[in-house]
Amino acid sequence: MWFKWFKKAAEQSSSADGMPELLAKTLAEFQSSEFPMPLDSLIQQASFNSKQNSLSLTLKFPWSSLADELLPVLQQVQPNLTLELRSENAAEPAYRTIKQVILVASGKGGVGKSTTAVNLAVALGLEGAKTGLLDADIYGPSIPTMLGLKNAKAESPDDKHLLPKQAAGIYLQSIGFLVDPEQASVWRGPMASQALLQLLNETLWPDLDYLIVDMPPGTGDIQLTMSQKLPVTGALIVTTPQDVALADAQKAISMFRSVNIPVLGLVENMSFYQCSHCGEIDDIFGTNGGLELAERYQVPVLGQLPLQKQIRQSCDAGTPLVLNPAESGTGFYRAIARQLSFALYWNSQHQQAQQPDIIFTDD
Ligand SMILES: Nc1ncnc2c1ncn2[C@@H]1O[C@H](COP(=O)(O)OP(=O)(O)OP(=O)(O)O)[C@@H](O)[C@H]1O
Repeated sequence: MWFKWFKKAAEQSSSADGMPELLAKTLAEFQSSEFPMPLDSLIQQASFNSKQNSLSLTLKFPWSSLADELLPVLQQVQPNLTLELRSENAAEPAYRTIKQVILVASGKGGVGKSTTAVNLAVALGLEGAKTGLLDADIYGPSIPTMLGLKNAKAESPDDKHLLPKQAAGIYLQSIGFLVDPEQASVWRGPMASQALLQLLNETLWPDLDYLIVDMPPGTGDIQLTMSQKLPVTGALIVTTPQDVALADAQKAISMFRSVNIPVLGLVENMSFYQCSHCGEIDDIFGTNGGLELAERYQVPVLGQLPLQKQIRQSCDAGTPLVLNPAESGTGFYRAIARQLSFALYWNSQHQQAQQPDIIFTDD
């Protein structure tokens, strides 16, 4: 059998003849430029409707932009074919309705952790994942502003639970909806981690593939306690390439490893600046520091992001850059989102992370 789901696809097809053989063969032989494995191994289910000339694929992780690459190839052998892509996250829920919880952390402040977290969460949504974002940055909850909800307040349907807000295709909860940021920034470790747990616990999250948690910067007690108390699937480290940021990113990797949280990857933000007039590239914060750190610690680099005025402007305006497909930076975030989804899928298949026990208490 030259590919495993062909028979299944033929059986499930609404046509008596099943999927046309040439189409099935083309699909089976397709290899995306993005992942080093045949597409075949990333398909959960395939079905072809001959009356509608439509193909429906269920992928093992959210990857709706695959259509841009795949459909033109399939249409060469099956003219006018339409393609529907879905995904199924097979991971066991990390917490109630949430399949996987991902911490976005940085050792150093101001490296673009929140900007990366918000664009990444929205990009995951655009790739077809049901995504939530929990803003746990008690020192400066900036995500409400970045999603156009600056003055919004928490809402409760019953005085016990909280409703998540919805913006840019994702669900959002922030410590900034509940308390004055200046008040929260003086919280000590136990108070901060208790407040975060409550926020996670009391929010009426819908079924989610991913919950992205924007952590406060640093690697002190607060971050350690939060990481240990949350039902974490893995962590993503954001750094800039200069030495001071890398030293702190290194501490963050060590901190997560000390509590058995898998580091899924590293994102190097502000890696380069490209002049919008002459196109020349300048490495303002140094070159490839993140890549070297990642190699030393055997952590995958999920992407390098440019220092770009539009990234800052769009976040200040409450509409993350990734929502605008015309912007050149969008592709970087979408690619990182796919790499992250793939890493999560791969880890869930190949690793049983040692999770800390999560205990919720009322005190
Ligand atoms: N790639 C980028 N290009 C241009 N500006 C950026 C980029 N990434 C982040 N910024 C800008 O840098 C500033 C700091 O970013 P951000 O708030 O995301 O950092 P942070 O690491 O979350 O900070 P904090 O330590 O306060 O949590 C913001 O004004 C943001 O718009």
